[in-house]
Amino acid sequence: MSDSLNFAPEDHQIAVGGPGGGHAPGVSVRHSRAKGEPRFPDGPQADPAGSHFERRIRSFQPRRSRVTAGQADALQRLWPHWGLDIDGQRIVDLAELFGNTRPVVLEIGFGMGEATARMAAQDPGTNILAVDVHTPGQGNLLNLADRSGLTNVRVGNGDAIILLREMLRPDSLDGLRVYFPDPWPKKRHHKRRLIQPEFLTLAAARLRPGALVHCATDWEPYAQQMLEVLSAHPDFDNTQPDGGYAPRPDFRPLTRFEGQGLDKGHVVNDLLFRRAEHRDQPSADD
Ligand SMILES: C[S@@+](CC[C@H](N)C(=O)[O-])C[C@H]1O[C@@H](n2cnc3c(N)ncnc32)[C@H](O)[C@@H]1O
Repeated sequence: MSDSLNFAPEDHQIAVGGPGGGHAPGVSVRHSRAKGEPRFPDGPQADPAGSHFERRIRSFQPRRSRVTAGQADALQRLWPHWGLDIDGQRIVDLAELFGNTRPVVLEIGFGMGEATARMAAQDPGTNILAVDVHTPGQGNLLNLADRSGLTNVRVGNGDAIILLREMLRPDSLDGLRVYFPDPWPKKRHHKRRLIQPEFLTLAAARLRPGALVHCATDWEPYAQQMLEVLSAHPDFDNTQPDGGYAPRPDFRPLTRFEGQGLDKGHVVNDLLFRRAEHRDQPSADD
């Protein structure tokens, strides 16, 4: 894998050399790094896949990423304020992270972040902790948030499983959004799908009773799997009286990945479940 940054053709001006380390406007520069030099000195840490943390099957494929100059600039400039590296090493105080005690919704896999930015703008009273491993998307979302003056978005870099398991407190989330997770259509890859019973048990432990879990997919066999595992899980109740899929709620914009699925004639299904009020806690006699 190349160690140098790649820039999209439309970018002619970059500022990736750290604070004050920009280049002359109008000049296209390939930034090469010495071995071990971080890609963005003030930006997200390398290895968001979390392989430093443990070896296990992951729900995403680490990708070689092309970062535009605009995204690189946003990562350098805004990451120290709005970024969260998922290193599994500490508990995150969400009130401190957002600077207020408003409800926090976790979005796993925001892609390029357009839908996230729109939801944040539509609902300023809700904080969105948006997590992905995809560096260009992190830069893009930071840029969108900055340009729109959004104060209720924070961007997590890394595996959401590690965030949920190691870094969030019980009952700390008011909602969970998983829009168009990687469908992993091949049978031998089904084990990589995010929405599985073990994942739901972990998520349930971090969600407040009554919190909304919202999933959407354009891959019908995955939608069926989601419906099965959510319906069977004791900690979640379907909001739909018929026990089926939900109409797309007004607050969810069309996403980039969804648009691609619709172009291929795919059917989109939304699922809306609530974290059950009861807890399956061991009794004092156990
Ligand atoms: C198919 S894309 C969908 C992106 C976006 N939600 C959309 O609809 O356009 C799925 C995204 O989920 C991310 N992802 C998958 N598993 C993840 C995990 N465990 N933690 C963080 N991000 C994850 C991938 O990197 C990818 O960007």
